[in-house]
Amino acid sequence: MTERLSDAARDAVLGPLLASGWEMVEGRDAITKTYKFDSFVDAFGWMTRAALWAEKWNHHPEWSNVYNRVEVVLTTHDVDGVSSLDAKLARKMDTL
Ligand SMILES: C[C@H](O)[C@H](O)[C@H]1CNC2=NC(N)=NC(=O)C2=N1
Repeated sequence: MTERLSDAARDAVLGPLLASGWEMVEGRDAITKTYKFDSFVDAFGWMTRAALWAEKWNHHPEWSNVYNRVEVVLTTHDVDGVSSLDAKLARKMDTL
């Protein structure tokens, strides 16, 4: 069962992400990052790879793409907040 990250877990789980370009979204329990690529094809290729992981893990981003930028928001709708699944997908996105 997925749960919202506890206060105790947040430092350990979110700390490294917040140090690598992820930010908390103002006014909701979610994390966000904007990726910038060299081209639309690079951006969309990255989205395609990320989408396959999201589908594999049944955990899906809120995101939008304009040309070479992809704005990502991760939160867990089932628990109305950030869970370990968001951190897992964020870490994967950073490696793709
Ligand atoms: C029914 C389905 O398994 C759920 O709605 C899944 C799908 N993908 C999801 N993605 C995200 N980000 N949060 C969820 O709570 C979620 N739930």
